[in-house]
Amino acid sequence: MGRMPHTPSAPVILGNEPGSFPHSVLAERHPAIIRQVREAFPYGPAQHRALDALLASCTKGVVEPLPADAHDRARWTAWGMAEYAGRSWYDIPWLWSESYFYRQLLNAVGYFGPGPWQGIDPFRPFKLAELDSQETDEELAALDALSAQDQDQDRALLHGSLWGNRADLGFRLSAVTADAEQPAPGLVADDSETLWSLLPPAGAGTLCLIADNAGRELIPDLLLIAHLLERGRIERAVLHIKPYPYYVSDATTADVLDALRRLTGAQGAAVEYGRILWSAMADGRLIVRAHPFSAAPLPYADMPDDLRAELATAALTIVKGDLNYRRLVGDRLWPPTTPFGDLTAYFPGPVAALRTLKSDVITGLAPDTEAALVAAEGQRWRTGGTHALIQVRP
Ligand SMILES: O=P(O)(O)OC[C@@]1(O)O[C@H](CO)[C@@H](O)[C@@H]1O
Repeated sequence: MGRMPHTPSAPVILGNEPGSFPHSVLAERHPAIIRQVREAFPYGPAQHRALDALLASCTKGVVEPLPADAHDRARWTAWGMAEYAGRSWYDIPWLWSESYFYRQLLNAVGYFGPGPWQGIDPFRPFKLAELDSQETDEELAALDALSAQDQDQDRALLHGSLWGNRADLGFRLSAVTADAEQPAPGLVADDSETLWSLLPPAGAGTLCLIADNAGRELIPDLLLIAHLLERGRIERAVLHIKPYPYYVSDATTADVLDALRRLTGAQGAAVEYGRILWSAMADGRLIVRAHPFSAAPLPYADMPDDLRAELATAALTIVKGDLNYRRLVGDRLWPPTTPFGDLTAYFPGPVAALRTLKSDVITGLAPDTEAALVAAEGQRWRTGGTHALIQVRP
């Protein structure tokens, strides 16, 4: 499926190896997510039955095609549904199974309607709890103590956005991984100098930020955007969010609005950042985009022409998070030293990945970095969420 003609290839990750991380996501995380969503709302009997059916299907059954009248049937057909329908969730690309699971979960709770549950985000209670948490208060209060030096602020806000990816709600809901609050070790790759060179002072370019999670990740993403606009390193930002709830905590337009209200309703410096963002949305310097491909079960190498053309105009595209990283380099078991630049050569413009490591995919490591990680942790560093990277292809 991946179209990377001039790059080396590696096995696509499937979910069918018992004991592997992808297998545990399908066998344990998805049932746990169904349970939590079921408990979070007073759903009616039809929704409970649909959730039961999804649980049976995703644990023991096969991928069922979307109903003939589903609004997005043609889109999913183009994305591979005919190829995977009738097959076990475990034997097809893991990226595809996971994405389709979320599509089917939304279906089960009536998200796509018609009906009174249309548009009700089944993950919203978890997202709001995170946004309202004391940790968020503390992070916003920390803005008041930021050094006035531009360089210090650049670094603090870039690292805030990076480490905001550390604990996504999928981790918390299923608790299959290490404690996300452990102290943070260093970065396994750090191309931040190249990143800043692409966002020069008095820059007139556009930053595209392909967002990941709502709540405690989206807030620092927005702060970074506000900072770059305010310092004149970019003229305009385009924030790509998901058109519908996805991977538990991925940001939608509603989550952007909740985050903005959280900022403008806070105290101290946070309010000023909120105002910058609010006015940037009003005058078109900050645009929110919900492209259907943002929730596609495919690598970015397969992006459609309109998205390719849009990203081609950006001075830099920042790709946030673990899932987006898997889609950026291809969800494959690359040798960890495979150059990041080779695997992202297809991307239409300069691209940066800001990601904490939460799945097996990894590229662009120096040989001694990989050796040190393996010596210290075996392969746990790949999925534990305690390491991070900043990788850039200019
Ligand atoms: O993209 P994010 O929020 O950083 O992480 C998403 C994630 O939790 O979901 C997948 C497993 O379901 C993994 O790729 C990763 O661990």
